[in-house]
Amino acid sequence: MERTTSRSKIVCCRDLGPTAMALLTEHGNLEVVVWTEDRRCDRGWILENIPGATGLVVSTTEIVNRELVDTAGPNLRVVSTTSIGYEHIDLEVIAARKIQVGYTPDIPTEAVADSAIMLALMATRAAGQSYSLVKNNGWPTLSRSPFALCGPQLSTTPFSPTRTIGFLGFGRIAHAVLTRLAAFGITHCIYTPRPGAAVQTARDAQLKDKHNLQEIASVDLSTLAGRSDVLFILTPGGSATHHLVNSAFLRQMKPTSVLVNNGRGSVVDSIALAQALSEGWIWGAGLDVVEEEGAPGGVTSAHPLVSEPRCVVLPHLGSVALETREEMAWLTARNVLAGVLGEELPVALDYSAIV
Ligand SMILES: O=CC(=O)O
Repeated sequence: MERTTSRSKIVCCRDLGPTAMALLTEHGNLEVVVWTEDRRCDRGWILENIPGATGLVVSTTEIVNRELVDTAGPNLRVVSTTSIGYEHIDLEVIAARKIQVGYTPDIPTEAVADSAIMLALMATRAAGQSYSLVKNNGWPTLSRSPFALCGPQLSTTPFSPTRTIGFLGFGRIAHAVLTRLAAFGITHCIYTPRPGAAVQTARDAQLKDKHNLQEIASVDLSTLAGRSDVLFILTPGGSATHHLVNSAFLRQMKPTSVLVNNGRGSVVDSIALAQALSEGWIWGAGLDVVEEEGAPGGVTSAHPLVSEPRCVVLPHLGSVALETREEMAWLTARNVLAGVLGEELPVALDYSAIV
């Protein structure tokens, strides 16, 4: 039977939770179709439900490309992603159809910064190895050597009074990480800016003052690799950053250094990092993202980084904190609703500057 309803349809590839979903379901004049299973949304399900939709809610695991937009048809006005990143959306296709994109760029800042500090501490202090040891009844067998399970210390000490922190990507989240690191007595901050970004002398002078740093400097990639005690990767993915951290980069790092990736997995060559860890080019790594995470089958215990004792791998949980996720869900719902109603989105991606 043909559909006779004139209600706009919103397809949600994520259940945004009771509060945010109520904004859509209680509107009264919308058909809301939701993927309710607690696993990644099935591509076949999206393609089956998207025809005729006006709004689409996705997260970073749903690829929004020509196939999907064409299958949706001419009604599609807005894609609302519950994420900071938008690499999963083909912006050229979206721009050609004048579809609006809503996203949640600012909300996860603090949660991701918390997670970066957690990973830095876990990786420096061998938390992954120690936790496995206890879980596997190894505590009684632990050597009481003063150096058993010892790792480099994040905070400065009177005998080791300097620490250099590197940032690959120096945006909002990096600044929030730096704020937290001030409490560890960090003394030097180096970073590589986005290609083409102007050096921000006044901002850097302010940060230096605020965090009591001896140095803050924009540097090239080799210097970043060679000087960082802890290197935080907080840059978007895509072709501009693909495998910036490769064998050549890792070989320049210090054997006591630690790498933390809360940006995108594609920035780091996994095979090169596994080799760097197993051969001791660097001390350890804390990863919230891995380049293979989107691959069929995902990342398993056989992955060379998961099996590396000095590597802590988490399944992309940077923004997974209750308060943050609720706020992201709320904004995602407001964005899709506004788009469907033909109103200005609360937080729209200005893709005119990108495509
Ligand atoms: O990676 C997470 C996001 O883009 O929000």
